[in-house]
Amino acid sequence: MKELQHINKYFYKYRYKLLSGIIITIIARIFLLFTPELIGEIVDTITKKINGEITLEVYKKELTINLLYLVGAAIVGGIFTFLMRQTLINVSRYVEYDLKNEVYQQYQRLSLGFYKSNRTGDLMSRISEDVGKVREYVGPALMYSINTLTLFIIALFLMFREAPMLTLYTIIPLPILSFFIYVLSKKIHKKSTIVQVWLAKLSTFTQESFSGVSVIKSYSIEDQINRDFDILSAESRQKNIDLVKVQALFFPLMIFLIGLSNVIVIYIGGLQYINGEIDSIGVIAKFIIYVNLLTWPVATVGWVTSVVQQAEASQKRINEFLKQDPEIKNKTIEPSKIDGAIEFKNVSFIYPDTNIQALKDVSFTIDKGQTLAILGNTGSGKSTILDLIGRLYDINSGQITIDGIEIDKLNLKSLRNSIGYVPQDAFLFSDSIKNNIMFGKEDATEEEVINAAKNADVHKNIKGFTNGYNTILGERGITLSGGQKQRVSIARAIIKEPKILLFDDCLSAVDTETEEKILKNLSKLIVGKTTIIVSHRVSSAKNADKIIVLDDGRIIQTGSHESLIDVDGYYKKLYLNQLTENNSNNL
Ligand SMILES: Nc1ncnc2c1ncn2[C@@H]1O[C@H](COP(=O)(O)OP(=O)(O)OP(=O)(O)O)[C@@H](O)[C@H]1O
Repeated sequence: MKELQHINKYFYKYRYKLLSGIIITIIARIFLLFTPELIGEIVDTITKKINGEITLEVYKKELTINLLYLVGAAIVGGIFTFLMRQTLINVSRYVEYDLKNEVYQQYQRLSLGFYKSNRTGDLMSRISEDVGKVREYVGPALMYSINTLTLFIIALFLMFREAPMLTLYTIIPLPILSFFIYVLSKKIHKKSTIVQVWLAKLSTFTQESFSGVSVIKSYSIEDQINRDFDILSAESRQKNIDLVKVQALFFPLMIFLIGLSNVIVIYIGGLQYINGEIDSIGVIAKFIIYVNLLTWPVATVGWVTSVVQQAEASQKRINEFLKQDPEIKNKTIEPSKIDGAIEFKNVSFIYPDTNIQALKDVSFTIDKGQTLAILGNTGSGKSTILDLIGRLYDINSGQITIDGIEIDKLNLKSLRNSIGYVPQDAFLFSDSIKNNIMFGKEDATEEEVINAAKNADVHKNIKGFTNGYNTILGERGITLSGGQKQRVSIARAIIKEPKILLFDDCLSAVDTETEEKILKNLSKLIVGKTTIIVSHRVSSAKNADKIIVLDDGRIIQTGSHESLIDVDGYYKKLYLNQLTENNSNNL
């Protein structure tokens, strides 16, 4: 229960709702317990009539009154049972909502490294299945526990008052039932976890085959995929059958033990009646109802124990994430003013998850408002430089400063707010194009959105869609071409009017003509803004104030376009290659 203590704050938050739920549950159970008493009375009335102890008149009157009481108690009990679920189960839904929000907010707080070291499926299951298991502890388990406790205390009191020995015999099978249900519930839980795992495998496989449908079709491997699916789904079916086998034992076991208790009541009760130890047959009728009323709550003791154990395990998994501190810490609450002069001093960086050294002793400066272009082979560390400026990771050695202040001393939010970042793989949300652009500036006007799109040279494309800027992107919407996506992503960054603009190879999917146009538009927009352009093309870099060339994490060349084409090296070679390529394309 140590891990579940985390939930206590929610119990406190909803204490009034919980308290009323508990009171309502107790009332509901009290009314339920009128039933055996009234049935006992009815049986006794019938016996008296058979024995000729009462007149027909009295018989009818007593029977009618008791039957009316029975209906009345059932109605009131029913209403309170409804209210019981409405309060306690509602509280569990509120707690589930709060806990989901807590976990989600924590996910948002955690750094990129956390996402690299945990699989998406795991993140999803902690926020859905694990939180769901904890909800069962808060709602149904609590409800059934109060239920059982109330029923047990009152019923046992009434039963002992009536016939103590018979009560003892009657309740003998109940702990056995509870124990078996506990063992069974644990087995069911184990098997359903396996079923869940296979279900997850099946859905991941299906999802991937839908996303990669074009690859599957173009390689014509539908049959192979069908076979793989068949194997997975057969295995999943088997796990389900294993589960059903165990589940199928649940009710027979309960029915057997209820039957056993009933036999004991009738046999021992009958003997006691013959011996005159109990006064009436009505007592036996009462006890049969009591046994039936008590069986389900007793069975739930086993079930509740297993639910609490599962909830404890789930909360442990949730707490593991909740206790994690973001690796990237904000060290100042005070907002920082950022102008955009950037300096790298002997920066080295090793990715913590792969131990790959992406940067080795990198030093450069960019003055406020200047443009820097970074070129280099693939994997040479270009994107890493941009990630470090956005403090997605902290460096291992050296120093990165912005406006002369070490980057980790700046307010993290101010730093990131002052950056407009266009990543290599433009990610767009399943939302309208307009909202995707406005993501960079929530309160942007329509005019600002259009201007940003015009500057990213994507306005004409958007206008060409039937729903224009309201066109929905993503799975159920239209699919943009690689170049269009890149340009919407550029519009999203420039609408923010940030002090620092980071373009990570974001013109790779557009033709050189469009590249030219966008660069021309950008040259006006980036005045006064510090800009870094990562590229494989000289055409994107040539107008930059400074160019650096990276190779295997080290800077191998620095200079302007003019100075670099004068010296033999990577840049000149790339320039000449691309010049020849362009000339041959123009032929
Ligand atoms: N998130 C990451 N976790 C671990 N290693 C990484 C990560 N990102 C990049 N790397 C590694 O760091 C090195 C530098 O990668 P980086 O993405 O900075 O190169 P790049 O020059 O931008 O390459 P490209 O031109 O292909 O985009 C590579 O060896 C890469 O495998």
